[in-house]
Amino acid sequence: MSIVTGELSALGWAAIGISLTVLFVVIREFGIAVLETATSWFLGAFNPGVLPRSKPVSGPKWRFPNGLVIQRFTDGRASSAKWREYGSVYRLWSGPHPEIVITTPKDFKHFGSDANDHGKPHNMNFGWYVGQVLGQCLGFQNGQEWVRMRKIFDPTFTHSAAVTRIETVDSAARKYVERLPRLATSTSDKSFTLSLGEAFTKFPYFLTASTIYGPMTEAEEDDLWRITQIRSALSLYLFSGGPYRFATASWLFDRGAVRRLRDFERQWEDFNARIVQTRRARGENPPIIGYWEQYEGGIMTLPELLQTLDELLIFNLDVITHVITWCITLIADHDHVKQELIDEVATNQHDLLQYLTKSDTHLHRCFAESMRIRPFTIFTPGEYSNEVKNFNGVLVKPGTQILLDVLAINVRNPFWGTNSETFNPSRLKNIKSSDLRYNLHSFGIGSRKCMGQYVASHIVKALVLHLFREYNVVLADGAQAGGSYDVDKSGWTPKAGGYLQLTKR
Ligand code: HEM
Repeated sequence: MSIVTGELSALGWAAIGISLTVLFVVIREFGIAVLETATSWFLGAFNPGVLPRSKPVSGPKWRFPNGLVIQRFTDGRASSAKWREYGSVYRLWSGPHPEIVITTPKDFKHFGSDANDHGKPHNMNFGWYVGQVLGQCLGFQNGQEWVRMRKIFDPTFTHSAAVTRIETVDSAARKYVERLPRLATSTSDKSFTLSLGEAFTKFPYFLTASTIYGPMTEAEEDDLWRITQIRSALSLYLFSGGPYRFATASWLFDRGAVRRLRDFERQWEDFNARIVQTRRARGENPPIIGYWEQYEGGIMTLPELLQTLDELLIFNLDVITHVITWCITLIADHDHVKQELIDEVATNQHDLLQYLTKSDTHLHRCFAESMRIRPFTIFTPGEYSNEVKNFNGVLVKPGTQILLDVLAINVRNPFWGTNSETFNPSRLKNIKSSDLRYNLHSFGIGSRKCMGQYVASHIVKALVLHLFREYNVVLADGAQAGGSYDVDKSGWTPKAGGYLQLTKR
């Protein structure tokens, strides 16, 4: 069968028709709960994901139509608390695939012992539609394919490459902050109000884009933003699963979703080809030129290139915006933390560039502490080991996806003491980095660690530095008691929502 021509044999159509009729009758007669229980029983009957001699592993019931993907992504915080009842190691489902969750530093350390050899399951267990969007990007590759691609993209994002660009990042942040009043949602005497989501999304995006494309014109930025909106609208199909897990079912149930995907692919290719053409015409050599040459030289395919550019820019937009909005919100809401930052910036104003690159500063601790208590996903995207992993008698089969409950490690972990939910950057002052390795998860572990960590941390820190240096920043509507802040769930990460009030210093 071809998804393009829609050819399907009569037998194929009959099989699909019968399956759908049976599904419809079962759901109508007995309700969705019966289907969920039957599927859970069927999938769990052979204790999948673990060896036959393993201690049995339990977990929440499979949910229609997708296992527990929605619960772990969009409702991760509540799910992490609820699923503690299944013990320190339990099983989730991504469609028909078992995924094992670990929650203790001891199991994290054991899992991490071969982290340089970890792999990613096919399409990260999300099925066909995700595979079409990101299946060939760097972060989804394994083995020699991954080594080949990481070698191509890595040089742009190393620590030394990021340090070389620090002046550009600093001056972009300074200019952006100076021009913030134009984004005001309301203005009074000496202060103005900003929407967190609206004010801090485009800045990290265009700065990351210029790392790849070189300086961009306003028209190029507008064009990139327009295509990004088309791609972001596809997120709906990435995580909702169901028919989108299968090529035929997507085509049968929602041809529009497939058409929109193909339309995005065309526009994304055209945009990148245009950028290459203009840079070449001007004799410029930003990283995109090197990537494009690898494609033209047959070292990398066009889908590998375009999907990795999507991963670096579009897919990561929600991640970096998440980190920025929480870092700003938490500093703004803690007066003593804010004052310490302002004092530290004043002490370092003779060499702000050097200050931005350091990791033994209060600024850096604010960044790390905000990621500790507000991680961008409560459950890691996951990876697998090629060895049997023994988590206290639960023997996980090689190749089974293993997830980390980040809140269990970063917050509920006894290592962080009784006030572990409080935002207190100074707590990181006297902890050795070797002690943090399995008690804090932020950029991942081993060879699959975040490739953009240095670029991202400079962008976040430069923006925070100039924002708090230039303005007195407070939460416009005030935090509720117990730190329950507005959460913006419009993207795939739970970003801080609400408004800030800024008064020029
Ligand atoms: C502060 C913001 C960011 C955070 C907290 C973050 C975090 C992470 C984490 C935890 C992983 C591992 C995911 C896994 O376990 O599968 C990862 C992978 C990755 N990140 Fe980031 N990331 C950030 C920003 C970025 C940016 C801006 C880029 C691109 C410029 C980027 C590029 C990547 C890539 C390519 C990978 C896959 C690496 C591989 O598999 O070899 N990240 N990131």
